[in-house]
Amino acid sequence: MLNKFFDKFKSKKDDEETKNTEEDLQQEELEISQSNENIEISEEVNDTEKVVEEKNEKSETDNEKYQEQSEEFIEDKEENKEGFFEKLKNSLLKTRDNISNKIDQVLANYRTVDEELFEEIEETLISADIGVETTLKIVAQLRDKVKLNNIQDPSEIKNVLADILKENIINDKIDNNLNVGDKTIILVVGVNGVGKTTTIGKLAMKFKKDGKKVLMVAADTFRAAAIEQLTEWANRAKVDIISHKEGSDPASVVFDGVSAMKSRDADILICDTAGRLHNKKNLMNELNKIKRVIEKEYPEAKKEILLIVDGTTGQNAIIQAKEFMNATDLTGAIITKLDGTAKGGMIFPLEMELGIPVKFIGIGEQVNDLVKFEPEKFIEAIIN
Ligand SMILES: Nc1nc2c(ncn2[C@@H]2O[C@H](COP(=O)(O)OP(=O)(O)OP(=O)(O)O)[C@@H](O)[C@H]2O)c(=O)[nH]1
Repeated sequence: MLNKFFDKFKSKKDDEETKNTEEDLQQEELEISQSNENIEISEEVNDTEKVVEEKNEKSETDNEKYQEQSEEFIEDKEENKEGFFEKLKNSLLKTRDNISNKIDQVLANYRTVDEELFEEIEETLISADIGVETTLKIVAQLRDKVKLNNIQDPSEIKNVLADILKENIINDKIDNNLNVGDKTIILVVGVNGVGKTTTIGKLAMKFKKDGKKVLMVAADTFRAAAIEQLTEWANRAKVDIISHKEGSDPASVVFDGVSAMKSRDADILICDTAGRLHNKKNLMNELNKIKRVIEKEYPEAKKEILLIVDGTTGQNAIIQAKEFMNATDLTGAIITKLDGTAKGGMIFPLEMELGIPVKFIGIGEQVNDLVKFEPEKFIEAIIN
């Protein structure tokens, strides 16, 4: 019965390009719902799980290590706030060097504030991955503020610039908080290799630490490895995972996930998805179908669609964000790998040009290296 179900959806997937009308999607959802009445929720029947079981012994030490780390989410503890800021600052050293130190070098060459100075600041910000459009906006505001306050001394410029950066990303239009309520479904999107799986694992541990019951859904069914890796993180975080075999319909895994969320009374459902940008239409259809299933099956749950981007890719991450914005309604982004890059300036165009709020940043490979994005602290860490 199960095989028949998967075969049916596999052949449907091949036809996906030509079947994207409203009626088709409704019909597909109906079929998912009918078929699911006849199958068990996936953990017991999943081939991938067997592979993972064999690997469990090997990863047991890893799991213990991650468990220990999850005990100390240092940013949560009041007494560690200062230590946390130091850690953030150290993680962002390369970006800080690229922005703060370079601005210092520019300012040191000027005795008065003139147009040439503004142009050099412009070049510095563009080369620090802040992007042309965002940089032009920031420097225009800088010119205005300097003129308005009759600032003549170049050494005052850096503080004014820091204030402008803060004003642009700390405002009512950008909500950097995750919309987590009693029942929350988080759809995680992004291309391969950006740190999606690791981030989902870190998030799951974080929520668990907050006392939430978490459930994962392996809806990146495109590659067996993606299902395996997520299962490994679910084991580490000691949370349940719903998965089907490779090649099955992502929306049907999500359907099972939502059903399990209800029956097991889970608080947060985190769904991994495949991010194949080479076929935008397929990606859009797949994400829309998943969204419809969630909306239909659990309309009252809070929803987040989080884009994961790799901070080390700078402006490429902005291009990816635009593509995903066209494919779905993103509610926020998580920037990974900011610890190893000088390109952290890309956070500004992401928020200022694209209006995508950054909710968390990844500053390392360890479990507690996913930190809530606090714009003020971030700006202080990269420029002061
Ligand atoms: N330094 C650093 N490494 C990170 C961070 N987040 C993830 N990584 C590493 O990035 C690599 C890729 O992470 P994955 O989670 O496997 O990425 P993915 O997007 O799921 O990749 P695929 O499974 O290939 O699609 C791993 O080696 C992670 O440890 C981070 O914030 N900082």
